[in-house]
Amino acid sequence: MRFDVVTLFPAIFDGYLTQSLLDKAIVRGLVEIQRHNLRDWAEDTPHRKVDDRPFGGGPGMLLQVEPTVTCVRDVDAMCDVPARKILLTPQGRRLDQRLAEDLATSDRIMLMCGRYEGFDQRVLDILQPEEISIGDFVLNGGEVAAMTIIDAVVRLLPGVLGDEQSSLDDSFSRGNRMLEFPQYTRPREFEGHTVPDVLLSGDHAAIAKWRAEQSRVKTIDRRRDLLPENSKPNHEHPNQRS
Ligand SMILES: Nc1ccc2ncsc2c1
Repeated sequence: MRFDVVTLFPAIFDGYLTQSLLDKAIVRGLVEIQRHNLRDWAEDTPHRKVDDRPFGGGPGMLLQVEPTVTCVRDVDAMCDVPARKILLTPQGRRLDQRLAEDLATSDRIMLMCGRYEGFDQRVLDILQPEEISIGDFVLNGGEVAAMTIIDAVVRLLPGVLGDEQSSLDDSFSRGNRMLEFPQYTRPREFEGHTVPDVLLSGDHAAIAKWRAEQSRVKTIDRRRDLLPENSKPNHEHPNQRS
């Protein structure tokens, strides 16, 4: 899979791209990540300006339509495989595991990271990107969201996780919608805190039963919305591909 990230701050990704799982996946050719600085498409040199004040007034600045559309079209044309265009925005469809699994089926994804007050609306009208949000809070830009998507998707790609790290048992994988049971490792006792006896029993059936019960209790306590009887369909965002 190839990711193309359009951003004003490509350096933000430096440390992230060298973290072990992603670095190994890149070295093994399982994933490719290319960064593109939107300022390289600025008309106004030497200031490399790509933002301007909103018509009609209001706070902040908007990313202008011309450099953004030109950049996206040029980046798309850099590779024969057309990119699935995704614009990171708080107004987007909420990212969840189901959407991550769908994204992992794509051969190429372009992640458009906004800054300031976002993009001129004509960027969305012309390019028709899918819009994805990672949650209801205030961020300074889309780069953190882009890393979140890359992280959630890359680990789903065949060959990235070894068997021992299988993502199949994760709390939210493959439709599994229960919170993780408590986990313990050595030492058996620390400051008077011990490991539940059942985990030391070697009785795999009893361990599985205990873990299932712990997951159920924790999910009821913290995330009732995840329980099958409470789950609502994650309605797709109007411009979300089916
Ligand atoms: N502020 C904010 C919140 C969520 C989100 N998701 C993608 S970009 C973004 C920005």
